[in-house]
Amino acid sequence: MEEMLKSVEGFFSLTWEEKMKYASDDVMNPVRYGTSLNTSKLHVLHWRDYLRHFGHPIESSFHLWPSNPSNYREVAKKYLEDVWKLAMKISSAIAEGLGLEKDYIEKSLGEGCQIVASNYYPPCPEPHLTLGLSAHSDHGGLTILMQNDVDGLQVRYNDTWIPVHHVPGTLVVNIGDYLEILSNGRYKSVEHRAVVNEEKTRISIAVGHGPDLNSIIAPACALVDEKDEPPLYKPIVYRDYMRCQQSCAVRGKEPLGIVKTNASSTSSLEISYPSESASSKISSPQ
Ligand SMILES: O=C(O)CCC(=O)C(=O)O
Ligand SMILES: [Fe+2]
Repeated sequence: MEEMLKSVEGFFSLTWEEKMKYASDDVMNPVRYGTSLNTSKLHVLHWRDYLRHFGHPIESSFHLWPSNPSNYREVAKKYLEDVWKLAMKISSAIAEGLGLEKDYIEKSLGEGCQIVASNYYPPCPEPHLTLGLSAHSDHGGLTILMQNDVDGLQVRYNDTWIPVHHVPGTLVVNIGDYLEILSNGRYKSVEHRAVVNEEKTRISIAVGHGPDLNSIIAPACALVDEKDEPPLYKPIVYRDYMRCQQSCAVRGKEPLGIVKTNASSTSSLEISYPSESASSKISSPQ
């Protein structure tokens, strides 16, 4: 964990030019550096830099990961492999708790899609005027979050933001939208945000775990009963959901509204998204 944090810190300490080699406006790019700290763009900005890239399956993007710091690829590979295993362990306990086969969630992921988002929040002279990252839920199943020893994560409980104080040596596990959909609402994705402070740089490394991008995500058949437990979410291609969620200016849990059925509360949000995934396959093992 320490090595991963150090290596990520090393990446953010690189020159602007070096980091900008990984910049991209395409939210689906396999590696993507972004900054709100030195940019001319006129949209809502966060007080953070970030580096996002795909993890598992590692072979498909490993060669595109940052080559600087020189140990980044090896350290990140080991960390992401370990985190994937941990996510599968927790998923199997969740599956059992839902009354499904232990390996139901793991199987539902197919080859799976792991995404790491490393966030760098420098000290902010006026922290009450901005946010490090505004309210959202994650699109995947489980997000496993590591952070340095600076607080900043908050989760929403009813209408209150509750700080999640960092406990050294621990990871935070958040539920994302994919698990809310798969469990037909028995699990709720957690709405969260990050605040910044005046004194210390905060680093967080969030690793999300979802299904293949071309999978169709939907409630597990065993958890749906047309009469008593109607499906609360419509099927959608995971890639389309992710793209829509990532591009959505409206934050919070609004993106989930696009897949809610009439059986669940409706949302005012309307987003049109292109379906690019003609050859999709159902992600739920039947
Ligand atoms: O910095 C944090 O604690 C939260 C990061 C996060 O929510 C994300 O990257 O999705
Ligand atoms: Fe998040």
